[in-house]
Amino acid sequence: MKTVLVIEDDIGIQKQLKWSFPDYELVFAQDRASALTQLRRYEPDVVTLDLGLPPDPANASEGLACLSEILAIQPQCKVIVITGSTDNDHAIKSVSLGAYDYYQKPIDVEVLNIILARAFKLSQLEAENRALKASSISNNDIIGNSDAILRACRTVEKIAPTEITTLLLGDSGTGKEVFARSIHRQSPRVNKPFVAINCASIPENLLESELFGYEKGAFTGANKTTLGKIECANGGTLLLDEIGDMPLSLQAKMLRFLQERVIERVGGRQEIEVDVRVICATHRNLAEMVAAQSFREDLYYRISEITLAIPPLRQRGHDIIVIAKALLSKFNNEFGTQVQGFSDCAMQAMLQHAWPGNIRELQNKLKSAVILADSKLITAEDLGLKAVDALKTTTLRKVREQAETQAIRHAYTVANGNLSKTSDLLGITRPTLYALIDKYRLHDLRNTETEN
Ligand SMILES: Nc1ncnc2c1ncn2[C@@H]1O[C@H](COP(=O)(O)OP(=O)(O)OP(=O)(O)O)[C@@H](O)[C@H]1O
Repeated sequence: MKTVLVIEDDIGIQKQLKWSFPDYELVFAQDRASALTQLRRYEPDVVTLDLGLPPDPANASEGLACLSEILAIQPQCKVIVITGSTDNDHAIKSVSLGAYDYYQKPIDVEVLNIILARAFKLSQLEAENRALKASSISNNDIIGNSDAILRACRTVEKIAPTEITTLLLGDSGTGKEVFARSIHRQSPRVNKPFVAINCASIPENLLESELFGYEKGAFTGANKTTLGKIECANGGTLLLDEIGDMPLSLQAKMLRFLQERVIERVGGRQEIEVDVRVICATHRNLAEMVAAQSFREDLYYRISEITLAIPPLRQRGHDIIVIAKALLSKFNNEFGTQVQGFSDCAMQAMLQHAWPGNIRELQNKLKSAVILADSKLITAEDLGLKAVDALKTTTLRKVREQAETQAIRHAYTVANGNLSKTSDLLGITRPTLYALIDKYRLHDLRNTETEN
């Protein structure tokens, strides 16, 4: 049954509503403090809020403050404001603060029923939309659902439509190029070229002509005018991978290109305008390099208008398994093998390995494991990893115990040692809190309880 939190200090109206809406579970609160407690406890999608709450029932100040706090705790909540006054100002103020709708007393059950149904419908649509968005994020080639990756994907969504120069930071093999492609694919430049150049893999004396191109006769062997990577990316996106390895001698020329969007080919005298979005990536600590004067400070600030840190694989939790499964099916296709999955032991070993080489290391280990596997399931040995005793894994009960203990201690600190407030913050009753304190032997909380 759908829950509606009714914040109303008039017991008569509370009763009227209780009998009028048998299809909903109604929970009540009569002032701001109890409203917030009920909100935490029931997490309702829809709330009705009488603006005239004690201690200031004749005005809307308490109701409006309550509205702001509700939306701060649960921003997606649909709050229907109920006002006693015929003055529209309060209603307008409420909507501008984020209320979903407003309604003037006296209460007409039929009308309020329609408003409630609409609020639930919208809330449901928004929830579906959020779920869809989350799945479309994991639909691209950045595989993974961990918080760290979803956060990074959301940043990509925001920066992709802009022209901002982005610096991708992350250890080797974390997927910096994959992220750069994702920015390009979600940008208006999607139908134009994406060109990547690895500044570390090209000898210093060739890098300039690779990037800027050269005119015929510019040097021995320059038999024809050749476009550089920057010009090839015209209209699209250029990834300067391992920018930290760009020689100092070339950094000044690069800075000029980034500032003025013009280039000169090697051996040429003509300025050529280019329209290129630039993304840079490195595993190096550029700030330290700036301090050591091995990277130009002005270039550093020019390329890092926004910085996106790609988390290492070991910080992506269960994504390791998700990516491993996706890669397994890819390699099965590639090698015509029919390996079905991983033994429990292999999964434990993968979760516990530190993956210094990140996804590239995972790819390499899997590739050889798919080829070497003797059975339908890949073992830890096939992956070249140390077998871990599957029984030593943390049980769900232990995880829950740790999480609950941590949440209780946190709330207790925020509540200044007051157990009533602690239970309110946690959205549980005081007896439930006492039971948890006993269960997890947190007796120090009871011994140091404060009164206020
Ligand atoms: N989230 C992901 N899911 C699946 N495969 C991925 C993911 N991220 C990266 N990869 C794969 O991992 C490999 C390494 O990724 P990528 O080359 O983008 O890393 P990188 O950080 O640019 O590495 P380097 O710093 O060494 O250039 C690529 O083959 C890429 O396809």
